[in-house]
Order: sequence, then structure tokens, then C-alpha cells
Amino acid sequence: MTAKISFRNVTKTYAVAGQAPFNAIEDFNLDVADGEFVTVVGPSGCGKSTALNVAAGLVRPSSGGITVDGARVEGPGPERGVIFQQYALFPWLTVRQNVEFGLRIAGHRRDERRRIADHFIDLVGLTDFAGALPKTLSGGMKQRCAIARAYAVNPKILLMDEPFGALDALTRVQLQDQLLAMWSRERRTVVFITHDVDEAVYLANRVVVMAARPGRLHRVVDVDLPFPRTEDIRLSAAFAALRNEVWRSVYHPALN
Ligand SMILES: Nc1ncnc2c1ncn2[C@@H]1O[C@H](COP(=O)(O)OP(=O)(O)OP(=O)(O)O)[C@@H](O)[C@H]1O
Repeated sequence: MTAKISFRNVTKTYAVAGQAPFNAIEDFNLDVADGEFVTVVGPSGCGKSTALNVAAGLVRPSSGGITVDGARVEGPGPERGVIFQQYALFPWLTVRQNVEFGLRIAGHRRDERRRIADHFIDLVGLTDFAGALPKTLSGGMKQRCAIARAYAVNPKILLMDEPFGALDALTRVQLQDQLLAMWSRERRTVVFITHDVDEAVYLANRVVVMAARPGRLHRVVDVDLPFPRTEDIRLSAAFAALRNEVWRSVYHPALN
């Protein structure tokens, strides 16, 4: 496997005044292949966001390191798009202007910006809302806009931290399908954090299960379900078996 992203012995130590230093993640090793969809689950505080933020270049590891295409990550970069739970749209810009924003920074011409933005706005199903301001959109629509914006600047890697965590169950399922449809069309490498074991299994090629105190990689579960993922797969016995396996690893790590 040629690794797109490699975590090598990554440890992040936090020293909070008045408390002993502790490792938010400890000796974390993981290779993510080009075009792979990896989900990360684990109990609250096990270091999922810390690991993702190290990959994003937003947090510097205390020891160890991370490479993208073999080059050491020293900070944020345009080849890594980050999507958080809070949509982080510019409230004074329309959907289209939000999606065009990164393209403007990257120096794309006006007509090109428009063409690329409209392509991704269409892919996420927001064409009728291209001229709308974020405050007039539902949570699911805002997150679709954030996904279109992240995709538009053509990052090779998408780092997603609980992107659907604030959404209702039905919207969440719809966005999972939309994200997978985009992933199969515009293949990127995705690392996706979630608290939802079903979501983790449904989306992924592999599920990374982390454990807490100290935050560390507990095990990796291969998801050998076919793509495209469908409702039939979601309701299948094979899906249930994988979900149960991941669930046990998260909630009973000593046994699994
Ligand atoms: N800047 C910081 N300073 C001190 N401690 C921090 C800092 N950032 C995170 N931590 C601690 O590091 C640990 C891991 O946090 P992190 O947010 O990575 O976990 P998580 O698995 O993403 O949690 P959750 O699922 O609740 O979002 C937690 O104990 C957290 O309190």
C-alpha cells in the first residue's frame, strides 16, 4: 500500500497548569492509502480530534510526525481540506460566494470560479439555494455548503471532524449517501471522525477504533462491504455483524 497519509509514533502531550502532563494521543501509527475512506471512532476524549488536527497541521505533535505523500506536515496546506461540526460558513456571503471563496484565494478567474462552484453546488443538491445566505439554510444545507466549499478547492485529502454530529438522524443518513456519492465520483482520501458506530461502518473502507487514557489506536476493522453502499447493505446481516464488532471494541476494549 502506498500511504497517502502516514502517522508515525505520534504523541501529543498537553501540560495544563496545576496538573501532571498527559498524552492526548500516544504512539499513534496509521497509514491511510490514496483514495481510502477511513472513519475514526472511540470514546469521548480519546484523542480523535487531536489526531485529525495533527494531520491538518493545526496541532504540532510533541514527538513523532506525519507525512502526506512522503512529505512531512509542518502546518496547514491546500491539499488538506478540513470540515468541522460547526459549519464555519461566512454569514455575509451567499452559498455560491462561500463555495467560490477558496477559489478566489487560489487565484481562479471569475468565470472559472463560477463553473467550479456551480458544479459542486449541484453535486450537493443546493442549486436552488446558490444565492441564499447561510442564515436562511437548515443545518443540513449549511453542512452541504461546507462540503461543496471544501471539495471546490480540490484538496487531495478531506479531514472531517464529526461533520454530521449536529444533524437529525434522517438528514444525517441523506448526507452520508451524498458524501459517498461524491467520494465515488471525485475520489479523495477521507479521514472522518464520528461518534456514531453505524455511520463509521457505513461510510468506510476501514474503521479505526481508538481507546482512551491515554488516547491511542486500539484496533482497525476492515469493512469488506461492497460499494455503492445502499439501504440493503445498511440492513444486511454482514453490516450488523461489523457494527457489533466495532461497537464491542469501542465500549469493551479490554475484551476486543
Ligand atoms: N488544547 C488543549 N489543552 C489541553 N488539553 C487538551 C487540549 N486539546 C485537547 N485536550 C485534551 O486532550 C484529550 C483528547 O481530546 P480530543 O478533543 O482530541 O478528544 P476526542 O476523542 O476528539 O473527544 P470528543 O469525542 O469528546 O470530541 C482530552 O482529554 C482533552 O481534554
